[in-house]
Amino acid sequence: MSTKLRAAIIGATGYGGVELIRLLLTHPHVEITSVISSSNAGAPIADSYPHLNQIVQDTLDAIDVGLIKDKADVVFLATPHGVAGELAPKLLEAGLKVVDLSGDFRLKSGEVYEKWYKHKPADPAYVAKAVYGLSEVFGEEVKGSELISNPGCFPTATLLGLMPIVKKGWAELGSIIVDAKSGVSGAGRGLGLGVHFSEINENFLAYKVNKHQHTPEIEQALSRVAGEEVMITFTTHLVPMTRGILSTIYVNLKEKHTEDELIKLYRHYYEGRQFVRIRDKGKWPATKEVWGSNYCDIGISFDERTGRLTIISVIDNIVKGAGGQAVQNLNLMMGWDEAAGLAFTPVYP
Ligand SMILES: NC(=O)C1=CN([C@@H]2O[C@H](COP(=O)(O)OP(=O)(O)OC[C@H]3O[C@@H](n4cnc5c(N)ncnc54)[C@H](OP(=O)(O)O)[C@@H]3O)[C@@H](O)[C@H]2O)C=CC1
Ligand SMILES: CC(=O)N[C@@H](CCC(=O)OP(=O)(O)O)C(=O)O
Repeated sequence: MSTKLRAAIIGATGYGGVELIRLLLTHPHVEITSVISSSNAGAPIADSYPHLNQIVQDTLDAIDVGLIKDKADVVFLATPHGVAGELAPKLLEAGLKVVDLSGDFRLKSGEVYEKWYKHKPADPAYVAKAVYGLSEVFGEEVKGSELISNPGCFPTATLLGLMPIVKKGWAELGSIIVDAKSGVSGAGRGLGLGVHFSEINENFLAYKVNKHQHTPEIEQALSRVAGEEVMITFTTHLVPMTRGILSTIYVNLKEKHTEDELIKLYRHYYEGRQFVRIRDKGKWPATKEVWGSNYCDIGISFDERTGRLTIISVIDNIVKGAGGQAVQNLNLMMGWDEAAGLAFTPVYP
């Protein structure tokens, strides 16, 4: 009998789900035992994704908590907002571990969740149990937990870029401005005018200005680390590419620091954390340099004229921003090497 941890993926036909399949297929300690669909149960997964033909033979299972309990030990929820809030408590009560990729357990206030997500909040008892899985920052809390709330893609890039300077107390907290750009896969596989080729190709646009659901998530994590309430200005843009997020962050510093000093601070903060790489002085990361990988690459520059720090942080939204960080969190949860199943080089060119 296999001694591997048995994993089920709900939402397996979506982009987050299919990335989890890719990553878990080569994970040394995990076996995929159920791929689940709410609308296509009984059909082969290869009908949705022909590239999985002869790799994943299973037909899709239905969402049936009793069946999932028999087949799996851990469940990944790669479903739209509002689904995990209802489903995760039932899975936990059945004795399963849960890693949720949606926003349902990220915000500790139900009122704030309802305001930004326009969905009914999950049961507060379960929200309280959920650990916010920004692996490099809250990884200690992830160890041994039962319910992981995986961060959003923009928050992952942005928070990893901001944490060292905020934790050190060098940032003017009221001055943070985040200008973030995402590839179109961030919107998921669903169809719509907003992701139509002729609308997106050769176009560049801002969206959800001052209304993006990741604003309170970023503020909540920064406030925890700063020990006081932090508010940010956050603007998202859509770029005509498939994968990748680049977050440009501006923050005023309380005092002047040399770039050598700042780079040393950043490298010290992420010491021993192999998925965050800080660039040398004057070097900026590009999305292609993390494409298909679990890395977050960060470059920083301090402008002595304005006293402002510019931080450039890049990730692959579906890997470090979703499935990759979810697997990293599973590794931490289980006490395995955090890089198990994730130690691969970005695809280039
Ligand atoms: N794409 C990205 O870069 C990121 C996504 N996320 C989050 O991960 C989650 C999944 O996103 P993504 O994969 O992009 O989205 P997709 O739209 O690509 O996939 C979501 C899947 O959820 C399933 N689904 C739809 N409705 C329901 C329902 N009522 N109950 C159960 N399952 C349902 C669908 O599959 P089926 O019909 O077969 O059940 C669908 O394939 C979302 O919450 C998203 O916000 C987080 C970070 C990054
Ligand atoms: C390009 C694009 O549309 N991106 C999505 C990000 C979705 C995501 O990854 O985050 P959640 O899990 O919080 O939805 C957006 O801006 O809403």
